[in-house]
Amino acid sequence: MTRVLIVEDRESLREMLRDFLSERYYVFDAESAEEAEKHLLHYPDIILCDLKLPGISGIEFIDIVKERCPESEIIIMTAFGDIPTAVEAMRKGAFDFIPKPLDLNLLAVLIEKAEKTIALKRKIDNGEKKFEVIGESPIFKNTLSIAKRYADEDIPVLILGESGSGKEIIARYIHLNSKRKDRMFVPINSSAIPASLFESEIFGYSKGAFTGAINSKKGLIEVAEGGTVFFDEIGDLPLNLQAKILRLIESGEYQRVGGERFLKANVRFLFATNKDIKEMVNNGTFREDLYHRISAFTVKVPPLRERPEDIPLLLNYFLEKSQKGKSLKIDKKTLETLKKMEWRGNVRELKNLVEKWVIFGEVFFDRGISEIDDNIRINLDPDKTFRKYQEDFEKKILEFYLKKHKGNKLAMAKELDMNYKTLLSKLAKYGL
Ligand SMILES: Nc1ncnc2c1ncn2[C@@H]1O[C@H](COP(=O)(O)OP(=O)(O)OP(=O)(O)O)[C@@H](O)[C@H]1O
Repeated sequence: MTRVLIVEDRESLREMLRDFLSERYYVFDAESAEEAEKHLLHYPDIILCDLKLPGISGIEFIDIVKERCPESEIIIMTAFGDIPTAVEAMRKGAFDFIPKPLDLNLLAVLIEKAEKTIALKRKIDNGEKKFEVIGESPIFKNTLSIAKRYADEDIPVLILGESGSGKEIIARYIHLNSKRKDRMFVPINSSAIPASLFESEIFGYSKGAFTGAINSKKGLIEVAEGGTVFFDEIGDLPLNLQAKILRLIESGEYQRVGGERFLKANVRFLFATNKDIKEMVNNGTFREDLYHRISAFTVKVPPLRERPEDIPLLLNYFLEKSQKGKSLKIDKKTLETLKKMEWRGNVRELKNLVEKWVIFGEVFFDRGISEIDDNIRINLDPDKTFRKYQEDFEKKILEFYLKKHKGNKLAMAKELDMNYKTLLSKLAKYGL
């Protein structure tokens, strides 16, 4: 049963909410953020929190929740017109906000939406736990055997390969074959964290380190304690941050932002890049000392075009994972074409292609129009971009429905559950 925590200082409103929600949810409540903090031990799924509270405010409480119960979703209740603060709450990670006086129908909808989001996140988490590395080609097997050899030693490893070739998969494989396998694997996308936040994200900060640091916060290095930290896209890290990472790997010591004590990291470091960082050293955009420190042991992940034998295996694997029992036949000719493609986006491109295939299939199944299967075929072409595939598909679908409804665009829009104006502009785009 979904657990909902209500944080509201007005008793009458708190009681009304409790009555309203108790029918469907396991509800507990608190009249202040201080009191609510104690309830965090029970890991509420959804927190319905007033913005203006005595003592710790709703905004400050979001930070506490994000640190202690990062899986919970927070819906903020705000006085009518206080949109800027509500926006700030969203920026801090609140799920949504609802103005007061409360519209209970809207509240029910928001809670359902939050429930769905939580369910989806858990499904993804669980899905990730079922870890499989697919590939039987000699060249890929060789990559795996090198990775396995390095896994046992607690050494930094640099994983090289084109975008989407499976560098993160190899990093997880190393972690899962190492003695740290029962501890966390923490991937850090070096280019996705803004430089200004990088230090506090990686090393954490202590209370009062800067305005807004009302509590101390663990950095990702501390979160990964005992496990493996994987710095992805290390080639995108700015020079000043490269110096900090070098110090961290060399001494294992670091300080939280605003902290006095030195902390000792007990983690294994893995790195990956799709850039030629040796060349970056030559042109001065990557530190030479860091390069030498991380590149003594490297694993190269071959691009997909160099191992076409793996394509059918990967195709079956992704199909099985995503099509939920619906069959999608791939004829020999199509398979041969797939094997000859360049796959600049590597395994990720193949995975995306399969997902789109299945999704389009599902649209047809949902509408119960099996005849459409015979009308729409994918013509695979090595030179076609993914966008072009999508456009071809769209055009074919529109042609089919246009014919079916004998040109009646209103009826067509209705059946496709599509905005009429969007339909008109799409028809014009494809000259239909
Ligand atoms: N051998 C494999 N077996 C199963 N799935 C794979 C394999 N290789 C890659 N994938 C899947 O393909 C996608 C891309 O892989 P991954 O993220 O590891 O690539 P990457 O090289 O780290 O990409 P980027 O350079 O963009 O960081 C992921 O969804 C991953 O699960």
